[in-house]
Amino acid sequence: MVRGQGRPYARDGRPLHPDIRVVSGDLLDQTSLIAAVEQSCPTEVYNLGALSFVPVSWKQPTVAAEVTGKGVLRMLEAIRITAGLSSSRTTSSGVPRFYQASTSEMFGKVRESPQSETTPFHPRSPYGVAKAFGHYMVQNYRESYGMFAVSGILFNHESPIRGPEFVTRKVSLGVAAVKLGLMDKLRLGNLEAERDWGFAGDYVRGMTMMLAQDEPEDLVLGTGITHRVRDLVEFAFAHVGLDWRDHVEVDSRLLRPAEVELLCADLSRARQKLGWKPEVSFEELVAMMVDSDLRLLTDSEDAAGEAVLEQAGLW
Ligand SMILES: Nc1nc2c(ncn2[C@@H]2O[C@H](COP(=O)(O)OP(=O)(O)O[C@H]3O[C@H](CO)[C@@H](O)[C@H](O)[C@@H]3O)[C@@H](O)[C@H]2O)c(=O)[nH]1
Repeated sequence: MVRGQGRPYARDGRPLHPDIRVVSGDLLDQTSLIAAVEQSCPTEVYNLGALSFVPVSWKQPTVAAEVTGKGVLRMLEAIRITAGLSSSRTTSSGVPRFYQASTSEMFGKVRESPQSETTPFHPRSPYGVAKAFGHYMVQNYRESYGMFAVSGILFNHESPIRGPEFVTRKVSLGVAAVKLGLMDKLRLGNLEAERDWGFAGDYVRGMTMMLAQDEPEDLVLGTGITHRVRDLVEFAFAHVGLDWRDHVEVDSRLLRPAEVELLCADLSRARQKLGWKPEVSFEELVAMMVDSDLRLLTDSEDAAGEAVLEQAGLW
């Protein structure tokens, strides 16, 4: 996405005013990326494109490498070629600033907790490996060509428009469907995995702040608070007055070949450098998502509601 004016995401997660949008498939095509940068003359480029659902990356590891990994390199090349940069000695004024969506998945089998900018990577999926490739490429282009290119190492960020295959949305949709009598059981995988979940809108604010710095620097953005999937489920069902133990079943087919068991951000550097901190709590986030899905399933035609539940694997 190339940024427009003002805050790019509203509180409900709707994108606002992007000048141009490059979809993930375009990351496979160097020529179209160069044309997009040439035609739009952006001042800032945010690469949020990826094959981002971790389980699919085991099924399609080469696609993950091409889009999520090499796609970053193609985007960097599009900026470098368009700007005519050949070494760090060429001037980089007028060159668009570049933001890369790096991820806490790169920490994988974590070496320490909480995880900061200096924690070593140990990715546990083809997705995590591809993201680590992109992360190091950004660092490399910054050092080789003097580009203002940064990676935000973002922990899980969610909203009511999260894809229904991800666990927060699968749970909010499942809770809403159970509450409305559309289904009785929600099947999940590993209930013990711990994640640092925050509201996507807070993270987008952090991304824009990273590109407004005087000097480029990679930063961790997260809440510093973790919850288990089990806690997420318990809180979401309790929000509508139900007991999760009556409605949740573990399905071993949803377990991953290798799991990232624990993620927890050390956000002290981002606080210090940007003055950034999340504004929406975990409890507010889950309540926001469950309420939104209750409205969605109540208001939508039967077929539309069934389609979104089907996408989440719930129908
Ligand atoms: N999706 C899913 N996850 C489940 C389920 N049951 C348990 N989980 C567990 O819930 C955790 C979170 O899974 P996801 O919501 O799919 O997200 P993720 O794998 O942590 O990856 C997300 O966050 C990353 C940042 O850390 C992003 O980089 C990535 O693209 C994605 O948005 C994982 O430990 C997963 O095993 C289920 O039925 N579905």
